[in-house]
Amino acid sequence: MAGSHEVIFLRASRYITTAIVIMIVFVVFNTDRIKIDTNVRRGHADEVETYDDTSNNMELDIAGWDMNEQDDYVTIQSDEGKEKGQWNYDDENDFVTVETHQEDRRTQKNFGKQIGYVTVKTHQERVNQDFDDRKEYVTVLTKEWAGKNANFEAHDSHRDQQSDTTGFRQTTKTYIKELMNDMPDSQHRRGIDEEQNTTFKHTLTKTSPPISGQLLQENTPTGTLPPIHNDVSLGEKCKQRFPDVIIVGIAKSGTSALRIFLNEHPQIAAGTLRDEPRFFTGYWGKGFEWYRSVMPCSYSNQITIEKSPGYFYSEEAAKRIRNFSDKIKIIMIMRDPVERAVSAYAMYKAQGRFNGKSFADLMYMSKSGVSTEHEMIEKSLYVEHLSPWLRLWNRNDILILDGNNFKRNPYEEVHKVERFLGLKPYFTPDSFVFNEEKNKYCAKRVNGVKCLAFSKGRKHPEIPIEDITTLQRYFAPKNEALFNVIGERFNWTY
Ligand SMILES: Nc1ncnc2c1ncn2[C@@H]1O[C@H](COP(=O)(O)OS(=O)(=O)O)[C@@H](OP(=O)(O)O)[C@H]1O
Repeated sequence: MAGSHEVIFLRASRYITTAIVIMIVFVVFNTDRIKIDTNVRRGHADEVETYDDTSNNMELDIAGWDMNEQDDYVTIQSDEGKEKGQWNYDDENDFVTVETHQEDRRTQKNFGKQIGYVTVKTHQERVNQDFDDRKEYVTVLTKEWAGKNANFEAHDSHRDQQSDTTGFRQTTKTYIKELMNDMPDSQHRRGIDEEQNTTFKHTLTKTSPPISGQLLQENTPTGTLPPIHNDVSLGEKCKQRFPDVIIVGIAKSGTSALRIFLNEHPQIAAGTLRDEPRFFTGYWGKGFEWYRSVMPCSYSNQITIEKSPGYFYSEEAAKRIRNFSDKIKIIMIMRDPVERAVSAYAMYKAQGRFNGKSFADLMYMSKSGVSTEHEMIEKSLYVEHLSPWLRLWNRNDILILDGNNFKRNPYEEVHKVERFLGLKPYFTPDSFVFNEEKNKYCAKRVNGVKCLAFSKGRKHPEIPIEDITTLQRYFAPKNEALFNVIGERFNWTY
């Protein structure tokens, strides 16, 4: 009897072991997991990062999202409002993984259709996503989508109104543009603009915009301010207002970080609905009310700031701004022109532009000497582009910041802005913390830090030293001319 029990036991344990192995194999190989490779991109529409669509397991790079809490997660919802999956934050690797069920996956396929959209919700204590750019993308590439490159275009609906809140949830509508790269840009933008307004209005009635640095309770009455230290605007409803200050450039010099950092100041509303409204250049035809509609909701004790680095290069934009209001103050941030050129080159490379052309190819173009034919060099000609601004503005109404110093010591430069605008000093050296991993300064907040996304501060490619030296020689007299004109010197060394 004992023997037959043993046989039964052995057989049973063999079956159980086999079953366990099969289950493990099933779970490992059939995990119903879609990892979504996303890039929440900042900056220009054509700033394309590389995507990996070779794997069924893709990852969401949330660099810049600052989802610091273990229990942070993002859900994806379909347009019917059904939850499609949960993006669990993996603190270790700065990745979120999207896991969904088979059924959801099928539904997600429909997201690739023009009509679809998803809503990305964060459920963080401190909402702090970087959906604040004019154009940011979440690109989803999965095997199931059979090579389709569906780009989710996200825009900030109200991140800045909700930052630093406790208990708030952020909803950012995310549009999906199938094969968006092939889509004409104008078409692409039209859809977004319409929705953007809708979302914003919705947001204003549904949520209670806080003042930076304030902690709000979830039951704060709609549209009114909670009791705050700065009681000038107590009880006031926020409004979208035209800007008082414009950061007009210089591209690749730290304009995004400057805007994001300044937005931390309680007296500043810089959380524009587009990272770069570009109204006085590309969107002039949209009219002033459009311009106002992309401005942040602000209170009467706040200064509204927008940044559009393309303005710097446009004399027409300078004139339009001047005619629009002679009260607008101008901020420029300038980086060593050689470093700016390398930064632009690094961006082009990341975008896959210029078919692998080298830095020297763009620097010399068809000439033997340095050529300004390519914008990589041309956009570093500060003193030339500065003239219309100095002609149209009183020098005292233009603040020129040192982009190199801003990178090393953001406090010093933002403090200059506080002085320039006559604001109460809010920033201290401790307002910024250097993030070794991201290799850049981030703004400290009540509950964590605010860093820019990975496309800012990307690793620069190695440029042959002789090209750098040639460019430095080329720009040296131009820098001198610039310093003479602006009446201050910057210690620019590459
Ligand atoms: N704190 C902090 N965080 C992130 N980025 C910072 C910061 N300080 C300076 N910078 C530098 O800003 C550079 C990008 O400049 P812009 O934002 O003006 O670029 S853009 O014109 O809007 O594309 C970007 O240039 P690259 O390093 O060449 O990518 C950054 O170095």
